[in-house]
Amino acid sequence: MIKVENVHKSFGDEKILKGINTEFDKGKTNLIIGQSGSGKTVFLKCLLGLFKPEQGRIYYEDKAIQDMDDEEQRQLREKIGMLFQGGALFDSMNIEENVMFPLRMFTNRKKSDHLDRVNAVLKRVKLENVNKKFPAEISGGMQKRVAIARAIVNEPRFLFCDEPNSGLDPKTATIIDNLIQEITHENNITTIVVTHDMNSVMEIGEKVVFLKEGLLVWQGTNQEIFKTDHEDVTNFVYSSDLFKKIREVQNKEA
Ligand SMILES: Nc1ncnc2c1ncn2[C@@H]1O[C@H](COP(=O)(O)OP(=O)(O)OP(=O)(O)O)[C@@H](O)[C@H]1O
Repeated sequence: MIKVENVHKSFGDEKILKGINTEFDKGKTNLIIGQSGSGKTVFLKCLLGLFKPEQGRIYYEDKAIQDMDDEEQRQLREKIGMLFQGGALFDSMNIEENVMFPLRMFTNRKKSDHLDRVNAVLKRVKLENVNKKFPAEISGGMQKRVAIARAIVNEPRFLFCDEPNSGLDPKTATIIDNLIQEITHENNITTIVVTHDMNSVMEIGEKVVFLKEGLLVWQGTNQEIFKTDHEDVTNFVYSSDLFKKIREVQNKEA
């Protein structure tokens, strides 16, 4: 669980986050959505401790990052898996080396133990016999699976995903979303996904937090988001032609 209390973040005179309060649940896929420029990435960076809020607290389980000493923050970083936008694999490393990278950084077990773990996570993301290939030699969807394998190789308690399915076709995007959700449930991870994608909201939005101009203006489940009358949320949800059509059909049937 991650609890956010009254988080404010500015750059110079520009207030970007204006007092965010929420909770991200353990064992669930928690989504942060909102229009471009609403503050999603700044919020994500505050959660990760990369930006320091001027005001407010962010609790990981029962301890706020603001109260952690350097060693406690290092220990926390070990428990966080990160899936970057675009996958961000190292082009010069093969798949096995990419996935092994966090293990080599954070643990000092034998190489054969590392390899066993790498093979286990690659199997979990349904990628076998690709160990010696390089990122450029596999498809975009496979690269995302490798990035997921790398994000979970250290058995994180918290998983952050920034636009995890950008650049993928809709079917592959759904497969990646579902994989993130399955892994979240299996390992009881607190997962936070920043996304623009309404299909992701529909598929995996167990908790959805909607930001507008640095304020959290709505939160709820993916079931609730399609029923709310909140104008900002409906403008966002029904900005896609597909969802507009779904609403028209629903209204006709009602
Ligand atoms: N390091 C920074 N210094 C100054 N201003 C910043 C910095 N990072 C972000 N901002 C500003 O904060 C605001 C929110 O940006 P942010 O990247 O969080 O939006 P976003 O909701 O993630 O948008 P997008 O969906 O386009 O990625 C923007 O006005 C941006 O210019």
